Amino acid sequence: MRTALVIGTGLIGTSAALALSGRGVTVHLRDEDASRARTAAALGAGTDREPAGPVDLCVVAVPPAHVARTLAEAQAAGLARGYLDVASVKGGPRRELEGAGCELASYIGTHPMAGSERSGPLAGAADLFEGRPWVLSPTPATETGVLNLALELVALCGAVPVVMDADAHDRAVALVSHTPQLVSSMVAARLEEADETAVRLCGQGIRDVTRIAASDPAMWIDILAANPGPVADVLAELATDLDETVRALRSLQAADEDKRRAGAAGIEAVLRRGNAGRERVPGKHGAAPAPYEPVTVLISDTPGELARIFADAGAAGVNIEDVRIEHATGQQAGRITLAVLPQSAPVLAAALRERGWALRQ
Ligand SMILES: NC(=O)c1ccc[n+]([C@@H]2O[C@H](COP(=O)([O-])OP(=O)(O)OC[C@H]3O[C@@H](n4cnc5c(N)ncnc54)[C@H](O)[C@@H]3O)[C@@H](O)[C@H]2O)c1
Ligand SMILES: O=C(O)C(=O)C[C@]1(C(=O)O)C=C[C@@H](O)C=C1
Repeated sequence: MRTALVIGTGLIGTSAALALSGRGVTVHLRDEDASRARTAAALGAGTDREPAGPVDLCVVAVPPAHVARTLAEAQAAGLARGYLDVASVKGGPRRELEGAGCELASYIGTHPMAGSERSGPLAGAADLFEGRPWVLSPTPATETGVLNLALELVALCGAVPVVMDADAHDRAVALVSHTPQLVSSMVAARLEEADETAVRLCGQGIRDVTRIAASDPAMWIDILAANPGPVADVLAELATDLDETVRALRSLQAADEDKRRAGAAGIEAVLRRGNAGRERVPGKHGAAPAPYEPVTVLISDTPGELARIFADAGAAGVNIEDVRIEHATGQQAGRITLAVLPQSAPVLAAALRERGWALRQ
């Protein structure tokens, strides 16, 4: 692939454009809000000038409800050899495209399983998709050349291609993405009217559970409107678990000891099922979850501190597999937890201690 046109230069479009530009592809950027395309260009994602002729691949990265119309217009203008979208739902946009009489041979539906609660070009990052699954849903009509262009895009973004039927994809993401978004929003919504003294106690647990509650509602209304049935099915199962958990908690309040014992067993069952489900969440690059070990360090909230600790880990020859930062309430300090391979943990701890870092349990 030598040339690409990205339509919709928000989080996903800009991230893909940054990855493609970084690997030598000439990328043209277009957005209905021209200032967003200019911002993406200023970030090094490509040029906001229109291409002189048809490009190799047109990437449509607009909200799901705009995908079919944007694709139909792009195809009618003959902008590219191949077209794909990156929307979080696949069945609905495909049916809309068919309904709009779009030409399906040059089209493939795709969905990168990476993102953020932030939107817009400034949230974009060239490495957003690295090691992440990227679903490809070709139709029987999709030309091999177009499938190959999509595979090339996925490879250039460092992602892992997963070929999947559009409706199977929508059922899967109802479970692993769309329901978690709603549950996160519902937990965060409990805080809206909560007493300030309670909110001040927010620790890492609620931060982990509610990060995606900061997502753009307009985008998520689009996504959920295109996948309501499968999401409602998963939520109904969750509602059963919720009912049982409420009953178990009420039993724990009972005077009768047998009832309390049954309540405790009910709570334990849901927690253990949670442990088992969590163990199935794949680790980095889709591998089995890795048993990383945490090295926790006190860090001051001042410029250059993160760069310094990463450089010290690098100098010790230790690869950081994951990072988490907890900010201390009302202090210019926090705790950074570096997840490393078990054999690297003592090496890293010793190296950081030697360089004056304050390690914590
Ligand atoms: N946010 C995520 O985590 C995530 C992850 C994977 C896939 N997606 C999918 O990627 C797509 C883009 O999402 P995003 O998070 O980058 O959103 P975003 O809000 O950051 O960016 C969307 C951009 O599209 C532009 N746009 C809207 N309608 C347009 C039109 N008709 N023509 C041209 N530009 C138009 C907007 O101005 C905006 O700049 C969506 O379909 C979404 O479902 C999102
Ligand atoms: O990491 C996040 O912020 C996301 O929620 C990203 C996430 C997801 O659910 O994994 C959200 C929606 C997308 O369609 C794909 C990815």
